[in-house]
Amino acid sequence: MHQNTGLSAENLSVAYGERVAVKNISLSFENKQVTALIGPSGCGKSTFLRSLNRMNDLIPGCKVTGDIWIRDKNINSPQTDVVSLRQRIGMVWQRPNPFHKSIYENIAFGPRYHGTKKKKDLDDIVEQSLLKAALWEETKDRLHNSALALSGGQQQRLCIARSIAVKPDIILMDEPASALDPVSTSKIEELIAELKREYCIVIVTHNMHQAARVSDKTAFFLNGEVVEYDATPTIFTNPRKPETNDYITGRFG
Ligand SMILES: Nc1ncnc2c1ncn2[C@@H]1O[C@H](COP(=O)(O)OP(=O)(O)OP(=O)(O)O)[C@@H](O)[C@H]1O
Repeated sequence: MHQNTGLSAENLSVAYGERVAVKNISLSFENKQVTALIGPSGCGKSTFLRSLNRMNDLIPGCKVTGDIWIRDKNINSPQTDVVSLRQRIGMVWQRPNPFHKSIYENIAFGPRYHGTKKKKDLDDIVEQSLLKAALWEETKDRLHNSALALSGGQQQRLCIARSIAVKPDIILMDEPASALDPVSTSKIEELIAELKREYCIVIVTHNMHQAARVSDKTAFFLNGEVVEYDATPTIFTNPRKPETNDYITGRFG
């Protein structure tokens, strides 16, 4: 595995019962880069993304084969401690899903669970995470109010703050702005640009303008396979495969 690779899938396949949704995909994701996964509905992007932090383990009948490497460790093995794995690989979902708790508790929950007990330490983590998620100014005077009173865009930034509070190396995002208005969407995009200084980010998006704006590399998925994976400007201006060209020019999908 290359030194700068944050996460790498090798021959990854995922089946729901008899139906194979992801077919033998090998992809590597770099640290301090954003990689976008694009492709038509049902082509396996979310299934692939969810496999990377073992979320598909929770779906009955779902079978994931192949390797997922973080440094020299294959995390798709039964020995992997899935709880600590999900601390290293955070996930942000399509719909903001804050806990029914205060803003403070949403963020303190993970670090406390993983062993941080002192109030001062938790206070620092809450502040730092909200600062990094560009939400501190809006929330610093109401940390103990319910997270559900925040707007949708603020809730999504809170979910990002919650995921970075446990100090992950990698953040997976499944259409993180698709439920948000344009202003909130651009805030999330700015935040992604900021976060990539520190993290390896993989984002599924339906919005090709968004993929072009936020990502360094793009993988085009079709029917459970990766058709093309390259630098984002190449994918959007000079793709090698006709299927990629047809998709990005809006001929299907
Ligand atoms: N929990 C599940 N059980 C059974 N089949 C599933 C499940 N989740 C997804 N699938 C199937 O796997 C295939 C890939 O779906 P997936 O959601 O990964 O695609 P996607 O590219 O992310 O689509 P979209 O962009 O619409 O979210 C689809 O045929 C879908 O019906």
